[in-house]
Amino acid sequence: MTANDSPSGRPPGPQTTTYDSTFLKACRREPVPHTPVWFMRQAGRSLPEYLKVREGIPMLESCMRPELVSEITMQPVRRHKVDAAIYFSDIVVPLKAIGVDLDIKPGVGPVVAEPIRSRADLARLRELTPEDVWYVTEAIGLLTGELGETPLIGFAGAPFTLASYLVEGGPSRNHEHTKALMYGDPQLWADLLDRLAAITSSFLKVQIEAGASAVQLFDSWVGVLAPADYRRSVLPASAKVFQAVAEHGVPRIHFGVGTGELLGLLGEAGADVVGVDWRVPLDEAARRVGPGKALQGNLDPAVLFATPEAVETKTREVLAAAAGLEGHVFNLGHGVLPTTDADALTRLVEFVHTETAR
Ligand SMILES: Cc1c2[nH]c(c1CCC(=O)O)Cc1[nH]c(c(CCC(=O)O)c1C)Cc1[nH]c(c(CCC(=O)O)c1C)Cc1[nH]c(c(C)c1CCC(=O)O)C2
Repeated sequence: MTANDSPSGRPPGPQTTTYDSTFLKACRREPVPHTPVWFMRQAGRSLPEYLKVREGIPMLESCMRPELVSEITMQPVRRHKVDAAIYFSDIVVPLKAIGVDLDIKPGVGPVVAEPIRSRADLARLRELTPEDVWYVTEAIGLLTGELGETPLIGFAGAPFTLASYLVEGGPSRNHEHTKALMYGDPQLWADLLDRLAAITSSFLKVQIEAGASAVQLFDSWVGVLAPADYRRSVLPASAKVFQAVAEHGVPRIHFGVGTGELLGLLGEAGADVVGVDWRVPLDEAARRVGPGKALQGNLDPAVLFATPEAVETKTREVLAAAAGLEGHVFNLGHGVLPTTDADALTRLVEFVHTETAR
């Protein structure tokens, strides 16, 4: 039985609760009336209404204002009619909240004032309490009221990707300091990842307890690792995060870029849904991940710069590769690119909904 077959033959009817939403059903590999769609980075610079409300407010400050967070999270839901909202924040927000001196520089990304490279530096990573991120609880409270039946996805950065920013001091192409620590001082590396796993687990729990109905762990840069190194040096910490939130029973999504060789391990770490970038077709990704997990993805975000006809052709290819999956959540293979035409995104949501209506 796949998500494409309806066991009861019940015609698609109006949704009644968040639990019954197409997004959560697809995550649970249950039959859905159409394939649900959301986009990583759906809130942000591709939307004129985002640029307007963000005017003059630095990125990190905007993440700490509950009403602004709620408004920005709602914008893509209103405009594109996506099937899920993703909480507006950034992966470095919990690090900032425990006192790490960092900033998000426009056009660059997170920059850390003093990189973490020694055992003494570890002391700067204390545990996160719900009070540290009171604005998250407050913003999600506002959001669950506004969203109605549309589910909210909470998220956090995975230990490896957070470590990469902390150890390098900012974005990195080669991750040389991160790998130097991982290969050169395995015990310090393991302790660093364990601390980050604890912070990430607490941050996800805050979001779930406030009302998030799914969570995504972003291990964006983990594709730079070979499978054996991932299994030995990263998987145990990410597995702790998935285990820590297991009791809440919400779907757990695991995503990274360039992870074709790691897809099986990303599932093994404890995810219910594995996010796939555009480099591996979804049918092949399903073989690599194995049974019992849904997949999310995987249109190349750059395709949205092509003609509407080309977008439809490439989208049909993604949907054809997904036809036999146990559960499919349509998404891009990575985040929406900042200069993407917002109308192209709205059309894409509608196209996927119509093409997959059953
Ligand atoms: C690696 C990573 C970061 N942040 C994030 C990741 C993992 C996702 C991925 O792989 O893309 C996660 C993130 N960051 C942001 C979201 C919002 C929710 C969403 O709509 O998906 C999410 C899920 C907002 C943001 N985070 C950031 C912006 C842009 C800041 C702005 O609008 O001024 C937004 C909307 C800043 C940021 N923060 C980070 C980068 C690389 C950048 C871009 C720097 C730039 O090009 O200016 C670190």
